[in-house]
Amino acid sequence: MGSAFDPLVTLSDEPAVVNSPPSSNLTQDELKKIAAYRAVEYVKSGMVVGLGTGSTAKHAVARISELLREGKLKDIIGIPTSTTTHEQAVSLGIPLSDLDSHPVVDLSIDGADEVDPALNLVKGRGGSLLREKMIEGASKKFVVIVDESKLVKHIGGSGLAVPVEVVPFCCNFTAGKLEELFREAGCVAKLRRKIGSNGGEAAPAVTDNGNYVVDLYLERDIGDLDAASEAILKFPGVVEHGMFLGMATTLIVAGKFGVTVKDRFG
Ligand SMILES: O=C[C@H](O)[C@H](O)[C@H](O)COP(=O)(O)O
Repeated sequence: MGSAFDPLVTLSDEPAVVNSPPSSNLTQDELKKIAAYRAVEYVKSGMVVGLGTGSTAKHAVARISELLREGKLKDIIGIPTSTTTHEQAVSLGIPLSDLDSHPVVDLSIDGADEVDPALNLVKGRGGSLLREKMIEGASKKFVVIVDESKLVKHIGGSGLAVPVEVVPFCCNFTAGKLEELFREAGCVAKLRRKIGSNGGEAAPAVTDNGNYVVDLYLERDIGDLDAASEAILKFPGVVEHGMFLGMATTLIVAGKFGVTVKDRFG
């Protein structure tokens, strides 16, 4: 567990705080699975559940389907946060809906790329952020699941990308504006491109919503996160950014010293 976090925290509701036995021999994927399984303990029959995206969240989706098959969960409605998760959930037989039909989500479970001690997140390095933010923002409870490598003191200052979803129209213009905005933090803005092209310049990566992603690489942290968020969203070409501020209600971290649960309101 990173030093920025308290080793033991208090939860405001079920399940009880647990510090599991050390798990130093586990792989990163096994740690992700442990965090995901712990989060699924919050899912109760009859709930509308936001299904997250990525290599951690996919374990939670698989676990929910397993419990449905075993009859330990009933009447779950899943709201997938990406086309990839939609496909996984369909293949596993989880009943699905969307925010139009279910505007209030009881609980969402999702991974993150970075988490700070106040439970602010960076998300979207895997290409999903807009649907995640819509669905997780509509959730009464949002449980974030990570292995300990995702813990940082300040989000956006790790030298890794803060993704911003932008409209394709004049995306280089928008990228330039974003770079200028965070010049003092040593920002370099790069249009994300598809991996695996055969020579030449790869085509831009396209999100589920038909947009592009500009990744902001920051040498130094950007200071006031709310001010940064507001400034990014002011550009007309910006659709949304990957900083999820004040949204997570609970964090579950699996690491070599066990599992820690931290509640933002605890
Ligand atoms: O774009 C992807 C999503 O925001 C993911 O939730 C995030 O990147 C974490 O993914 P993973 O669990 O694979 O590290």
